[in-house]
Parts: sequence; structure tokens; C-alpha cells
Amino acid sequence: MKTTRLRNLILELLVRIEKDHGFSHLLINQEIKKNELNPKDEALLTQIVYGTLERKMTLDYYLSKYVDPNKKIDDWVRMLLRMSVYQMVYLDKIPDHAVIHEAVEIAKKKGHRGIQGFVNGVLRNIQRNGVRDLAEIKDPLKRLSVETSHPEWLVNRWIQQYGFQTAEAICRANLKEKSMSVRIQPLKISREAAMAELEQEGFTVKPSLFSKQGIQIEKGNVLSSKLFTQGKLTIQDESSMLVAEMLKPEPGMDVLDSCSAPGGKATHIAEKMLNEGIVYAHDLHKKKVKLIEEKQRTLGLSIIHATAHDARKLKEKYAEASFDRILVDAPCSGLGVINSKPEIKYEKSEQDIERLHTIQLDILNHVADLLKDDGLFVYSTCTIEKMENEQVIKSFLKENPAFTVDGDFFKELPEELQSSIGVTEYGLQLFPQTFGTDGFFLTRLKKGT
Ligand SMILES: C[S@@+](CC[C@H](N)C(=O)[O-])C[C@H]1O[C@@H](n2cnc3c(N)ncnc32)[C@H](O)[C@@H]1O
Repeated sequence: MKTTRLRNLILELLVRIEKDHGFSHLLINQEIKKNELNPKDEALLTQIVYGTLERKMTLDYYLSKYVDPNKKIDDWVRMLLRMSVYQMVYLDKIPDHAVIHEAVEIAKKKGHRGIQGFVNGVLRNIQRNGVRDLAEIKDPLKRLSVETSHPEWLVNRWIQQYGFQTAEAICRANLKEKSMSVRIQPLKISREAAMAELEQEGFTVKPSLFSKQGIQIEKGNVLSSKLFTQGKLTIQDESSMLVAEMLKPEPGMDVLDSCSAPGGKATHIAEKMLNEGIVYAHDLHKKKVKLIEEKQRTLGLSIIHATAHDARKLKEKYAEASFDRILVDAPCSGLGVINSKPEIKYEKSEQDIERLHTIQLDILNHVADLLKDDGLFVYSTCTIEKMENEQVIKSFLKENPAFTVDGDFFKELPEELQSSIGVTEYGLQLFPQTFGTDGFFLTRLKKGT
């Protein structure tokens, strides 16, 4: 694709992600498919879109030396400046003059002469005199916020919960390049065979510590691998693979997955059950239930019964003590997955966290009665907010004294993980900086002590 067209596509994508609050990874994949981009253009588009998004606040600060932040300019012009400065500051392989030329071409096509001159003037100034210096920010909280492009309220929350050093490590880890991980479908292939095939295809791989089904992909985009197209692999973060491990489902069991779409964990559970028994998988949104069915089909599984249902109304559907295992992989703020979905950090608010705490606790309280006396109950979220994790469990245990945290799960973890994983009184809290996984919380509860 011609470079100006590609830059224009990138600009439109960025404006859409910001305006429609779209999920960046879904929109990026859609555009890549629609425009049949070659691997080089695909890589550049992905890098500029993610880079501009995840550094948005830093880029605005850099620009503030030449553009008054309160100046009224069209969204697309501001975004064009951001993506150009991103390329000038962070990408070595594209010369500044080429970046400026492309930006001015786009401004000429989309705007009037005034805009073209404005874009040209700002970018030439940056080329000559550099961007605004971060050292001008003296307050450490403000500086961390701008330097790592996380809203101040969020950085402050993490400092209050975990201290400055950990908050800083979280912010920096959210900007680091993350390697992919996959889970094998064990009824179709062994981990050893899958690793050998992937290596033959040119991928650099490593077995995961988190699950015997997991493989870390250190180099290469596994979506293009033969194994993936054959339904022998699923993309899944290693932290989230721990969920089915912790749930310990067995063949023949009745399992409830109350918040199931798109089915990443339901399919893992079904695989561990050797596709024998039943996984009752529900999600509030009917449209999303189709995704569970699709995933089950792709992986050649059949024991997942997926229907739309509010987890807070499942007692209307099932009798008490119906399930051997229950998973509540709760709706959450997603503040542990900022690395792969950077828009989350700009869109969530403290009110969202409070609202979600209530929903999470309501779901747990409601489905708890559905567990058999000797059953196991796992709660998980992809966030690092204590209010959505430890505090939910703490309140649940207070309201449901028959339950306790099942500490055995810790002893079941591989030794290498035990020494560095974050264990609290209420479960495991993984941070993105520890193993390069998503930030994730999970715990196992049982009846009795
Ligand atoms: C973290 S996601 C689940 C991810 C899924 N377990 C997986 O591994 O692919 C949380 C899900 O909860 C669903 N959800 C939100 N509120 C719900 C409710 N009241 N009852 C059931 N599902 C709900 C959301 O639609 C979302 O798909």
C-alpha cells in the first residue's frame, strides 16, 4: 500500500478508536483483513496505532511546547500531530522528513491550506528544536503520569494501594512489548509436538510455567501458524490459563461458567475434562454467546452448553448444589490488560470500579448456593484493583461464613511460580511486571475449612 494511504488508514483508525471507544485490537484486526495488508504494512500499522494510543498523554505533553492544549483544533488534526510525533520520537527507522512529508500530504487532502501550514509548522519546529522536556515536571506523581501516559487518578490509586515503586513498575510494564502465549488443544496435539511444529515454522517458543498446556511465543505472529488454523491452538494469556488449573475440573463433572464469553476459559475447562461431562456456559449478552459456540467448534469440543443468562438470576434456572465446580470470571475494569488494550486506561473511572465491585459481589453471592458441598469455586478478574479483588472476596466471606479460601491451590502451583507470585490472604495477585503476563487476580473457595 502507498505510504500516504497507509498513514491515512492509521489516522482514521486512531480517530475511530478514540471517538467510538472501540477496542483497539478488534478494530486493528478488522482493518488489516479488510485492506489485505502485507506483513510489513500490518506491522507498521499495528506499531503506530498502539504506540500513539499508549503514549497519548506523553505525546500531548511533547506537543504542548508548540500547540496550546486548550486551542480548539479538529480531532483528526490533533491525532495526526500525535501519530507524527510518535514516529519522530520513538521510531528510528522512519526519517523525520518523511514523517513530516506524509503528515502534510494528509493535511492537504483532508483540510484547508491553513491546516496544512499549521501541521507543517508544528512538526518542523519539533524537528528543529525538539519536544518539551519531561524534566520540567517536578511533582513525581504528575511526572510518572505524563511520562508513562496513565491518568493521574489511576497512578495515584496504585500508589495508595501498592506504594510508588510498584505503581511505577506497573506503569512501565504496561508500555513494554509483550510476548504472545498459546494453549494447545490436548485432545488434538501434545505440547511437545506443537512446540516442535511451531519451531519448524520459524517461531521461537518456550513451555509455559503456568499450565502444562501453555506455550510462550517469543518471536512470530502465531495467528499465521498452521496449528492455529487447524484449531490445535488458542491464544490465551498465561495468567488466565491458571484459572482452569485452579478449578481442577474432572471428566464427567457438572461445571458452571457464569460469565463465559468469549469462551477462553470454558474451552480450557472442557479440554481438561477430556470433553466428557457438561460445562454450562452463560453470558449476559446474547451476541457474545455465539463467540463461545464458535470457539468450541473451532477446537472440536462439544460439552459446552452456551446460553445467554444473567449470572445474578441463575438460581431461577438451576437447583441448589447442582455443580461440582463453579467459575466466576467476573466482568471487571480490565486495568490489568492495559498493555494489550491501552484505551482502557483513558476510559475507566473510579466510579466504574465501585460499580463493578457491587456487580461482582452480587454475582458471587448469588451463584454460591449452586455449589455442591464438596465442590470448588474459583473467582477471577483481569484487574489489579483491590476493590474488585481482595475486597470482593473479603465481603463475600463475611456474608457467606460457610466458605473459606482454599489455600491448597498455592501448594499446587509450580515451584518456580510460588517464590515470586503475589499471594494475599484472599488469593493470587499477578502484576504485569512480574512475569510479563496480564495483571490478574484469582482465588479458590470451598465450603468448610
Ligand atoms: C472477563 S469476561 C469473561 C471472559 C471469559 N470467561 C473467557 O475466558 O473468555 C466477563 C464477561 O462477563 C459478562 N457479563 C457481564 N455482566 C454479566 C452478568 N450479570 N451475568 C453474566 N455475564 C455477565 C460480560 O459480557 C463478559 O463477557
